[in-house]
Amino acid sequence: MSTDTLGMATGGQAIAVPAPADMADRGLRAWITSCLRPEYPALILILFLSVVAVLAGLAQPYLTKALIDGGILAGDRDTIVLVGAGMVGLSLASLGVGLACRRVHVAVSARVLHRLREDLFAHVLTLPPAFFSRIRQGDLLTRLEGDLGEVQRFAVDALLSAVSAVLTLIGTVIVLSTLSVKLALFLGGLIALNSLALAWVRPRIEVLSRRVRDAGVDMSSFLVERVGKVRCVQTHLAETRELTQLQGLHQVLRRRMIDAQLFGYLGGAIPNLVLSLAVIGIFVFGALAMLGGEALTLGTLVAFATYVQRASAPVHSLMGIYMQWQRVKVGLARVDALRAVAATAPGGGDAFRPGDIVIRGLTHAYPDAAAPVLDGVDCRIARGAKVWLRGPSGCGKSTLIDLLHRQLACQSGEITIGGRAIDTIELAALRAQVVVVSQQTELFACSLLDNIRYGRPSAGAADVQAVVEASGVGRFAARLPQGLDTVVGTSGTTLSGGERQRVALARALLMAPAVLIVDEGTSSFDEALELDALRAIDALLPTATRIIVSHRPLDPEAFDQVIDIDRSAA
Ligand SMILES: Nc1ncnc2c1ncn2[C@@H]1O[C@H](COP(=O)(O)OP(=O)(O)OP(=O)(O)O)[C@@H](O)[C@H]1O
Repeated sequence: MSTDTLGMATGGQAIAVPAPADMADRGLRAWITSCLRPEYPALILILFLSVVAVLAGLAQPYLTKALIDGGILAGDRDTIVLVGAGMVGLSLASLGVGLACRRVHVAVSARVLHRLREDLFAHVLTLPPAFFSRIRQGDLLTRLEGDLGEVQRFAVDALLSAVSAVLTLIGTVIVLSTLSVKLALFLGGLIALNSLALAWVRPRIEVLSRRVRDAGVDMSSFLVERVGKVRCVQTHLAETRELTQLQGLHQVLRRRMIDAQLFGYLGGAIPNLVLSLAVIGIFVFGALAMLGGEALTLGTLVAFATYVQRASAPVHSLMGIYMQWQRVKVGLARVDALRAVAATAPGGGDAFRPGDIVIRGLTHAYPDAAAPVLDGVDCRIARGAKVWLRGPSGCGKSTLIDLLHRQLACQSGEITIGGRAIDTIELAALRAQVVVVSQQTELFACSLLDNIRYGRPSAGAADVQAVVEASGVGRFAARLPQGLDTVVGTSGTTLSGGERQRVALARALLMAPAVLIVDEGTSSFDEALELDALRAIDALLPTATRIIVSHRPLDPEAFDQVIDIDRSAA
């Protein structure tokens, strides 16, 4: 059984995901079906239009036979004109039906893809940080974009084409049998040969598709990372090295693509060859049979050959679908792996109640780490206290904070707020009240105002003004041509590090949380600005519990409590 393994680990174990053979058990099929269900009426309409188009297509060669045998060979002008007009009318009707079918089809197809992606995106938004620290961004994007597109194309487009192709083929076989049983049997023999050849090609195509996808993911992950860190590349004069690395990745991708394309071509070429042989065979054996006195007319022979040639489109379509299925299996396993990653538990549904924070016997170990980063931590923080959380770099301060707002799950020990274990508090309620400003600020490429309002879009102008002043945003925003409406670059790159941190602080303050944690969120401020900001936080949120993490030599007297987290002491 093939598996797709996300580089994600929980408790030290990578998540291995079964191949789609087992997907019925895993709910993947149910998920895709639930996204298709709202489209059932539209799908039925498409099916109906497809049947009409198939019937119109099947009628054409029959009319050709009537034109040759009843019109041209019989010298009947009226039949020639009548059948000719019928053929033109049928072609125009086919065009109209085709257009209507495409219109409905495109809309259905896009809606299904968007529904699938929205669902998967919503799931990704519930995943814990540990997941994002393990998966490469390019890999994640490929799953959300390429893999999902492949799944959708198969679920909608391929299945509909398959239905239309199968209908055409069934219709063709019926018509062919009525025209000449012998020729139909000859065709059947060739199709059996075709199937044998394809059975040999099939498993190879699946393996090669997987290898192409892996190489593609390596390349996109490389590009996403390097483009995001282009300054670092330039600073370290690594442009040539990076280019060489991309060339290496391209070389692997190219080699795999060529192999996959060759086998893919073979998969398509075999049915083509069979069809060409069939047409030659029909004319040769049919003509010999006619000369031998069999009851075959020229019109029948032409109609038969035309049907066989027309059958090439549905055969091609089925072959394409077959090749696509080999690729989709790879995509399905990758999408399924993403869906299988456990979301952060939403909590027991208890409402958040402000109160003392009590930590008892808290222990946390990262996967594969030799020792726990936090080992039996105990402490109590009174409601509304102002706390300085300090300790040497790497002692586990940020880990403790991630546990406090459930970015990490408690492995052992307990954290309670207001007497309730935090994992019983509804997650959204907890995160609305325990807000963290971290050192790495994450801003969006929109206006300063929209960034500040991100956690509370409905905030009024007076509240915004208050946090803008308290955080120090007001001081630099006043110098910008468009003030708070100034759009910051991607990730806020048009701002200085300190300015970005001020925006992040304003954003957190606007949420007016019961617990505000500033995890080195003022590290890029100068000393005076940091003291100003701390005073402003006190003024703005006097009743909130305020936990400040800072490596600066702050005045302990300015705090109600100082907590030292020292790994050696823990
Ligand atoms: N996602 C992770 N996976 C594995 N180990 C991690 C992870 N995050 C942190 N660690 C490790 O846990 C330890 C504590 O990290 P943490 O970020 O909590 O320290 P910190 O006290 O906040 O450090 P600093 O003051 O430098 O920010 C470090 O040794 C770090 O390497």
